[in-house]
Amino acid sequence: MGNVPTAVKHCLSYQHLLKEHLGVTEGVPPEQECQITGFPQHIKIVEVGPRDGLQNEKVIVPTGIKIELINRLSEAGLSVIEATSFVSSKWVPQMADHKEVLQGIKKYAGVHYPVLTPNVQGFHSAIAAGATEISVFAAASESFSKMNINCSIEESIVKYEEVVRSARDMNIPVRGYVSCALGCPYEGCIVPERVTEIAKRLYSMGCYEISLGDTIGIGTPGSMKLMLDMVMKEIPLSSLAVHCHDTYGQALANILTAIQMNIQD
Ligand SMILES: CC(C)(COP(=O)([O-])OP(=O)([O-])OC[C@H]1O[C@@H](n2cnc3c(N)ncnc32)[C@H](O)[C@@H]1OP(=O)([O-])[O-])[C@@H](O)C(=O)NCCC(=O)NCCSC(=O)C[C@@](C)(O)CC(=O)[O-]
Repeated sequence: MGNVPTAVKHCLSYQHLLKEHLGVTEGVPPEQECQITGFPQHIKIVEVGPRDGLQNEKVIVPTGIKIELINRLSEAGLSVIEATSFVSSKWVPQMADHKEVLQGIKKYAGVHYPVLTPNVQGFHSAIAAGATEISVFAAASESFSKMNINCSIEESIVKYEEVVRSARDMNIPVRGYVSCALGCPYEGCIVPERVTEIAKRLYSMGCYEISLGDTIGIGTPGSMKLMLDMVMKEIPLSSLAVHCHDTYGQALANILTAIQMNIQD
């Protein structure tokens, strides 16, 4: 399990499970011991709290607090922190201070601070504010795309192609999200084929990594596995990530499933 912290290894140990949770104190013969193997050596955590965590908060968080949060996350050792989003403040008032936040944070060596951009306008504002990495966000659900960014999936792909082209000209890496990868608040079930198709479009336009989002946290280990099985046939494992919301307490189980399938982000 390589770099997996000791505490996590401990929790994953079958012996520990038997002892602590089932009250079985006698040793398990080595031949019956369940070995958990095959975990990746390294896991990258993309911390999205300052953007995804705050964007729906009704009370506007003061800019200074956001800056302090990001600085403390950097000091805690995270290597990628999604700092803010360059979206319309009419749509997401909480992110209206994107420029001040991006310019106010300490940029720690070795830490990346990507920002979300929904279109070329957002891209140019982000670059002017000093962004060195961006993310675009498409959806696998037509209704979600309309509600979130006011355009169809196809229209969003056209906009993102323009963003990625501009980014490539400036050597700015672009990460791509696929929202509703395990279900949509408006349409319910989203088939893995649809997720795969949108992921492929983002990957082939030049996104270096595709983050598959369980936007409303309705995924389960079973649906995560089905979806990943299909997407992994089309996109290299090393370019895939998952983004799991914990709405129904399933995020850790879903992330563990992804890790067992060798997803490292
Ligand atoms: C995409 C738009 C802008 C379309 O919004 P629109 O109203 O269709 O935009 P428009 O192009 O018609 O322009 C209307 C006005 O917006 C302005 N505008 C246009 N673009 C920008 C921009 N980039 N920054 C600032 N302002 C902008 C533009 O200048 C104009 O201003 P006006 O002339 O009326 O004064 C809007 O729908 C929007 O900002 N949506 C963002 C929604 C959002 O941030 N959602 C949350 C993030 S996605 C997410 O959380 C999922 C994810 C990533 O976490 C993964 C997962 O969980 O699955």
